Amino acid sequence: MTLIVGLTGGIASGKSTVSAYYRSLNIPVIDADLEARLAVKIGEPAYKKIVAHFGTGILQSDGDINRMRLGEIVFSNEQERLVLNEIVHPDVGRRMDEKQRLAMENGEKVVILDIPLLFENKLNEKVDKTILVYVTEDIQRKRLMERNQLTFEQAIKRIHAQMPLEKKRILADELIDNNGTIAAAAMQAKEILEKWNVLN
Ligand SMILES: CC(C)(COP(=O)(O)OP(=O)(O)OC[C@H]1O[C@@H](n2cnc3c(N)ncnc32)[C@H](O)[C@@H]1O)[C@@H](O)C(=O)NCCC(=O)NCCS
Ligand SMILES: Nc1ncnc2c1ncn2[C@@H]1O[C@H](COP(=O)(O)OP(=O)(O)OP(=O)(O)O)[C@@H](O)[C@H]1O
Repeated sequence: MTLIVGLTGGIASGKSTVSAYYRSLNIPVIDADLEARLAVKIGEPAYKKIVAHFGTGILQSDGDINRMRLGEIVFSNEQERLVLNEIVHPDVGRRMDEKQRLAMENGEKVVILDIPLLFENKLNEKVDKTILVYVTEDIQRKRLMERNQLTFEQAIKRIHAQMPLEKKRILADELIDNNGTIAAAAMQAKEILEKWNVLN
C-alpha cells in the first residue's frame, strides 16, 4: 500500500521548500507546477489552445509562453484565469496520475503530490492525507515579492487568486508552520511522516 499525500499551501508559503526536503530523504514528490510547465511547452496541445485564446501577444520571440505576461493577465482577471485552468488542468491531472501510478507500481511507501490548488480543485478527495504549509499573509507577501520581483499590488493579486490560507488550515489533516526557519519546517515535515509510519 502506498500512502498518497497531498502537500499544499498558499503561493510562496513554502511547498517547494518542504518538497525539496522530502526529496532529500528519497521520498518521491510529484510537482503540479512542474507538470503544468511541461504541459504548455511548444507543440503540446495546451500550448496551441493557450495561443488560440490569449493571442500571440503572450509569446516570447522564441515562441515560448511569456509566463510573466500570461500571469499578469490571469492574476488580474478571474474569467481569464478560469479559461487557463480549463485548458491546463486536465493535462496536468493526466500527467500526475501517470507518475503516481508508476510510484505505486514501484511499491513506494509514500508519494507526495505537491499541488497548490489541492483544495480549490477538490483534489483532497483523491488523496489519503493532506499537509498544509502555512505562513502569515505578511510573510507570504514579502517572500513572494522578493522571489518573483513583484510589487506589493502584484503580490496581493496572486495571493487573493487562491483560497485563503486560514480556510485551508481547517481542511488540512496536518499543518507545517513555515513562519520560522527552513530547518524548523523540515523538522515538522519529518515528524508528520514519522507519525504516519511511512519513513524508512
Ligand atoms: C499563470 C502562469 C503562466 C504564471 O507562471 P509563473 O512561472 O509566474 O508561476 P508558476 O507557474 O511557477 O506558479 C507559481 C504559483 O502561482 C500559483 N498559481 C499558478 N497558477 C495558478 C492559478 N491558475 N490559480 C491560482 N494560483 C495559481 C501557485 O501557487 C503556483 O505555485 C502559470 O502559473 C500557469 O500557467 N498557471 C496555470 C496552471 C496552474 O494552475 N498551475 C498551478 C498548478 S496546476
Ligand atoms: N522558512 C523560510 N525562511 C525564509 N525563506 C523561506 C522559507 N521557506 C521558504 N522560503 C523562501 O520563500 C520563497 C517561497 O518558498 P517556496 O518557493 O518553497 O514556496 P511555494 O509554496 O513552493 O511557492 P509557489 O506556490 O509559488 O510554488 C522562496 O524564495 C523560498 O526560498
